[in-house]
Amino acid sequence: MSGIFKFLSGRIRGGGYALKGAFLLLKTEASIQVQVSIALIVTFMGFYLEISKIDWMLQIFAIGLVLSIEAINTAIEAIADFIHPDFHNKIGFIKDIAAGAVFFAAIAAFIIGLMIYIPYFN
Ligand SMILES: Nc1ncnc2c1ncn2[C@@H]1O[C@H](COP(=O)(O)OP(=O)(O)OP(=O)(O)O)[C@@H](O)[C@H]1O
Repeated sequence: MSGIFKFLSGRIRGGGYALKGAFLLLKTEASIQVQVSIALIVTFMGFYLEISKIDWMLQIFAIGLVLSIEAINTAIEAIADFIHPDFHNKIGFIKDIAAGAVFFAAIAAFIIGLMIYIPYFN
């Protein structure tokens, strides 16, 4: 019984740290703030234009994908700055490829957005 209690309290504590991380990202990261603003705009558009269930699923997935990868990119940048605060080509390379991951997710989300909303404006 105490094993289950320990397991559950550990998971709840882990969830608390994750929530704290999400708030920290929102409070400190300009790129996350911009992406959340875009997410709110498309969510409003989704309700206004009454998009289908499949479109909602794709839109929510795209939003989650971009925010998650941006968060991981932010963590990679923070680790890079922590382990090597000075200029170094390898740090530049690491940051560039982490930013490249955000680019792939953002392009995919943009295309999903076009495919959902272009039909409503034709
Ligand atoms: N220490 C460094 N050594 C070499 N190049 C770096 C270094 N720091 C940053 N760069 C270069 O500058 C780019 C931007 O880095 P930076 O850490 O400012 O990220 P950013 O995209 O501006 O992120 P954010 O706006 O979220 O802080 C990197 O992709 C990299 O090319």
